Amino acid sequence: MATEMIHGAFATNPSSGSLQRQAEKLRPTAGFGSKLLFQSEKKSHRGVGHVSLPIIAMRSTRVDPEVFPMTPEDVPKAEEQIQYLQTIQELGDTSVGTWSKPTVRRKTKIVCTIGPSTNTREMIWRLAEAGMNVARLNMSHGDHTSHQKVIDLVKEYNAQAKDNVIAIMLDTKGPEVRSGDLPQPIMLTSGQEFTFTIQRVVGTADCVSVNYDDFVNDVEVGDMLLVDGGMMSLMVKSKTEDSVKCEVIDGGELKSRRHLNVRGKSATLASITEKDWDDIKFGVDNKVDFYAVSFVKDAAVVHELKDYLQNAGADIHVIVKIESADSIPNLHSIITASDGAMVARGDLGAELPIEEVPILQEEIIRLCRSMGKAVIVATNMLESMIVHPTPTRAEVSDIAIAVREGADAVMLSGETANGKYPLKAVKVMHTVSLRTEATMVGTQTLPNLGQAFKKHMSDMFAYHATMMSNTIGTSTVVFTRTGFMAILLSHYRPSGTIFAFTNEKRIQQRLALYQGICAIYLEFSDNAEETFVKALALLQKNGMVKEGEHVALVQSGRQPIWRSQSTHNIQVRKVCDK
Ligand SMILES: Nc1ncnc2c1ncn2[C@@H]1O[C@H](COP(=O)(O)OP(=O)(O)OP(=O)(O)O)[C@@H](O)[C@H]1O
Ligand SMILES: CC(=O)C(=O)O
Repeated sequence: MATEMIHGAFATNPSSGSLQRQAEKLRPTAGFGSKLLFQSEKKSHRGVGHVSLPIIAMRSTRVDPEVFPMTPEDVPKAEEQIQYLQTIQELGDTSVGTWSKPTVRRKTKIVCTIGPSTNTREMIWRLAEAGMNVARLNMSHGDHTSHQKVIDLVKEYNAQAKDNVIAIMLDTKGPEVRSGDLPQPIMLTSGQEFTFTIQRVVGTADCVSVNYDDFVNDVEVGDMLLVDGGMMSLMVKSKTEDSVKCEVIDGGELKSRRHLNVRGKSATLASITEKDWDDIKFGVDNKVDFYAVSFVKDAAVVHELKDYLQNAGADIHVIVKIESADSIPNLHSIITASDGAMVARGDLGAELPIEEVPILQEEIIRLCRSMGKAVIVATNMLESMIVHPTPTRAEVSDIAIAVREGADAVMLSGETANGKYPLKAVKVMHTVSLRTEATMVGTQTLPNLGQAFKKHMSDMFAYHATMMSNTIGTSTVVFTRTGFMAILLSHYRPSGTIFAFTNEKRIQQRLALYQGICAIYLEFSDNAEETFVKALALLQKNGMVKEGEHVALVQSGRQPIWRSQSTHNIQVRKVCDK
């Protein structure tokens, strides 16, 4: 039965043209509906009938999630504070719980780094309401006690949230090389001589320590050192056993513990340091959802971490940060070994010429998408909003490009960690993503997507469910215990939302990273039909689908629920009041 439906959907797939033209093509006719759908159950409460809501009509109903009004520095006024506290109290009532506003939602997810500006209960709640999907903990800063507090707050938020739960990503410090402490910032001027030493000394006006003993061996005369991601640069002139003498090329203000990179080279340190293993264990104990592993250079380190996690019985996904020069020749094997990648443009643009960054960004996104892996674009996305309440036009374009290129998520770092306008930054990212996505109806599926999965019948069903839901302008509904089928569908980037029902809270949280997925926790009953009806009723009750609207319901994946292993299907159902 399902196969018949698939053929119909495929034959009428709209592939190009403006929204208006596409809407014209999709305008319902009785013939279209009955030709397309094999099983016309006009009377059934779960009836499959006419396609009545083309994509354009659904899109016009989209509503942005409400963002609390803010003063220029994100500090709420007194009356807003009272109103907000009341909201928090209501939210604290777990019998009510938070459902997102009735909306066909933003697809590109937002990762927010939590730091001094946002590590309170109030700010975590506000970030979540403004659109945060993933909370990132940067292990280069803070300690386990402060990170524990944030994890507990996110878990507290999740316990009362329904469809907008927040995933937790632990970002390892990795073998980063940093300058040492300075009593106060110093000015470096072009032409001046400056020394880096591996001796543990407090810095002076012309010398600072480096936290990495092999620094002297790794650099050579003529190398270009970049400080703070390239804010300052110095040329290596000579070296001794324990120090490197440089000439300042581009000067600036040097503060304590700044990043040091050597142009074109990666440090010879192991990708996972002792501190990282300690932090990874902390992540296992706290059941975080993702590790973002810094400075990965080859696939071996990913295998090592995955083996460790398997032995520890931890189901945590591994996102590799592509930021070191050495990782580039190994991109394919590194990404194959991982669950996803982050384009970590800060260090990437320091180890490699900066003009390579946009080219690599596009390539990494393409590679991840063709291999069915998650991909995050990070760093400097709204950098100016760390101190200004509005973004530059270039920053807005940068977000739009990442969305168009098909990133699963875009990331905020200092903007939310220690910036003055964390909520406004999230709001801007949300609005720009949503606006850009609205121009991307009928996005072409990458031609080679599917190569990685072609042995699975579920891949074919993900492809055809996407074609079908795009053709008739519906959301997709899927039931998943492991997240596999929801993630597979996400990689095909259907135009409508993927409502992924899962009976595993952990999976619901993990799915928060993936493009287009709205994951909802639901206890599955033994009876498939009973569960489907419950799921559709829940969507309708919460304004996520309307009465009379159709949804494409997919039953496929690696581990069958209700169906037999060999039977996969796609159905189109009409949402009806009983
Ligand atoms: N958990 C934390 N505790 C304290 N400060 C933090 C924390 N997380 C981030 N920050 C602050 O926010 C800034 C921006 O966060 P980000 O994650 O971009 O750090 P980073 O990539 O290490 O960059 P930087 O080179 O500025 O340290 C950090 O430099 C740090 O000052
Ligand atoms: C995110 C990060 O680590 C970078 O951009 O370098």
